[in-house]
Amino acid sequence: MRYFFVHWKHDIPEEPSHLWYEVADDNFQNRTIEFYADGSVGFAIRGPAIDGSEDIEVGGTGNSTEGFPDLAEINSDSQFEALEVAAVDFERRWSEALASRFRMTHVFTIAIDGPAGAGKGTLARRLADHYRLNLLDTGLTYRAVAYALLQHALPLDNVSAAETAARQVDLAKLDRAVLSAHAAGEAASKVAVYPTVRRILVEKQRDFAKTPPGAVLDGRDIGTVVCPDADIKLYVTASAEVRARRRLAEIESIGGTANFTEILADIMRRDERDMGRADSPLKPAADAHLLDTSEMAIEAAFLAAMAIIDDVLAKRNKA
Ligand SMILES: Nc1ncnc2c1ncn2[C@@H]1O[C@H](COP(=O)(O)OP(=O)(O)OP(=O)(O)O)[C@@H](O)[C@H]1O
Ligand SMILES: Nc1ccn([C@H]2C[C@H](O)[C@@H](COP(=O)(O)O)O2)c(=O)n1
Repeated sequence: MRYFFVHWKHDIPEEPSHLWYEVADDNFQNRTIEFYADGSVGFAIRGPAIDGSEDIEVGGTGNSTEGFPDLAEINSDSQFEALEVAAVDFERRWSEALASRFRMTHVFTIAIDGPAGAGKGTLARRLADHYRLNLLDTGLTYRAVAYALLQHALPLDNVSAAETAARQVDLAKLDRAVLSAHAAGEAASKVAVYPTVRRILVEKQRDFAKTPPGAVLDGRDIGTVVCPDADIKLYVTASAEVRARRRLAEIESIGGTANFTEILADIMRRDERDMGRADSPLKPAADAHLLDTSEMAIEAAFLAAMAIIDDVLAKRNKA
């Protein structure tokens, strides 16, 4: 495959201005993306790229039935500026186009679940930015409840105080810097076992997810309880040792010191509590895509998630 970008310089609103092409070895267009000045987008896939044998043409875009011209030939016309680009640049644009079309008609939800330190938050931030969606780290809501109890020196098993704190959680005011303390995470995992506390927080999380254009939510029960109808469900995991090593690196990167064995023990204890509780335990939804990042760098995990999401979006846009 080869990839090309063409800038068509004109003032015609009905025509696209930025065009991206994936050209197969037979020199015919395999995929085409067309971006318009008003922000709209169309795309085409030569069949049977996804499933079925017909071409997919969305938003008035089609693949040309003629071979792709030479760059020199395109550039000989001064209203065009064409260049060969890397596959990764095309894929990013492709992904953006699919999501943009989907968001025009649906509130788009990406649910990310997984154990502590698996990289859910890191991935959620990248995906929300890429697909232009709102972002909610639901762990912060449980942390906010735990933090309120700790601040008032209340025991973590005071369920009615935890319910009151849960009602007071304001999603717009979650302070990551304060709530990311290790003690808040450990305590959050304890208050998260109470069904009444969960119901109050889940209601707020669902309202957040429903707000257009949609959201990426990460937590423990997003795909199973909070958003069971999410468009995409990812279960992000990594071995406990890898997660502990990442946590240690994170602490050391800001000048702190910690003990690997203690971090590992913490992580395993948290896994046991989050996976073993009776209400909404951490587990992959039946229709979740598993992403084990133990051997994946952050960028690789993002690209793998993007490939999963784009495959689903291409099929949904087609339907
Ligand atoms: N694929 C990866 N490769 C290497 N490091 C990673 C990867 N993903 C995340 N990290 C790092 O691991 C640490 C934990 O990541 P992150 O906070 O995203 O995990 P999390 O699953 O959201 O954790 P928690 O549930 O406790 O909030 C961070 O320092 C992050 O930079
Ligand atoms: N959807 C969620 C999110 C979080 N929790 C609980 C369990 C976690 O151990 C704790 C802290 O989460 P983190 O910030 O580490 O992601 O909160 C939950 O039960 N459900």
